[in-house]
Amino acid sequence: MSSIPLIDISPLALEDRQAWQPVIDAIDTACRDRGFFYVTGHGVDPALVQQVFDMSARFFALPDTDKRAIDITQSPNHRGYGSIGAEQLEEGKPTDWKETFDMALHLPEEHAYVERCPSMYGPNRYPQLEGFQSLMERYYAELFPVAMRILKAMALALKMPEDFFSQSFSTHVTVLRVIHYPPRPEQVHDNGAGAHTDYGCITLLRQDQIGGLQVRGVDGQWIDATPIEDSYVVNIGDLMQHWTNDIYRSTAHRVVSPQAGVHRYSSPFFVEPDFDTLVTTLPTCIDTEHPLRYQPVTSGDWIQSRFKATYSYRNKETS
Ligand SMILES: O=C(O)CCC(=O)C(=O)O
Ligand SMILES: [Fe+2]
Repeated sequence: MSSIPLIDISPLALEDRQAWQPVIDAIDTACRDRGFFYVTGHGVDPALVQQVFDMSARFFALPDTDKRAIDITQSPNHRGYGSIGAEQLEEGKPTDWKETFDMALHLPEEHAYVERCPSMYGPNRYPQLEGFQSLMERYYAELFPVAMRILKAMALALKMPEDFFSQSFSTHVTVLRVIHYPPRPEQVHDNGAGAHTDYGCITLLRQDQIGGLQVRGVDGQWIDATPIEDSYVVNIGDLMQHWTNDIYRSTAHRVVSPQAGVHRYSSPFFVEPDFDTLVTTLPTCIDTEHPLRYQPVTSGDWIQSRFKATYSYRNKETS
């Protein structure tokens, strides 16, 4: 039995702020203790999620050349298909045994944000697969308000105005990713995704029933984040840890590859604010017990520094 708490967030969809309070308290405790929790009552239709997973499996089953046509290493703004070997989340480990597809807000080339930060903003790249784009866009649009509700609860838990985090999401870089973990390579390693923390505010992760996600506890032990039907695993990212002076924990996690013959699919939603958001530690998180630990950093600088550490092709870029 996993010790990651499960929180029903359905009251956050109500107008009545008093109804929010038990949820705010439960999220606050989970963020301080472990930095990971499951949510139910999110309101996302399970049939839609199933369609996304089915579509994702169809995409990853396409011939390599079709997937490579939208290779992320050819995208100026980090969108499209990441083959096995594109990303290595843990230094000193073999490359992650997974393939990915990333999308975010689709902005035309002439948009002001694309001109200001072309390495994060711009067009999405979609495969030639009927219904793929519209389905992924629909899912992205459904999930985004759920993330904003959770961020509002966190802002209130931290004694900040409700919109404190969500106001930094006007032209954000929230990424929807789908992942395929093929069976582990025979006798070689079981490193589906190396140990890492996520980079942004929070991540909402949907996983199939195979299992393999593990979360590092304060004692350094890995515990299984066992799949729970119709739930998201929510975790804190680095920017939130920075904002909260380490009071909310950006917890390391990893994925163990499935056994021979088994394929695992998952879909993280990386909730990341506008690239020029200046993340300055909250005054409500600084006291004698918690002296200030961080200098301000912009969201874009932080996230791009992580991309450079984990995607070798990004190192070749000048900006
Ligand atoms: O696939 C999973 O369960 C987790 C993936 C993950 O941690 C990530 O992509 O950052
Ligand atoms: Fe992660």
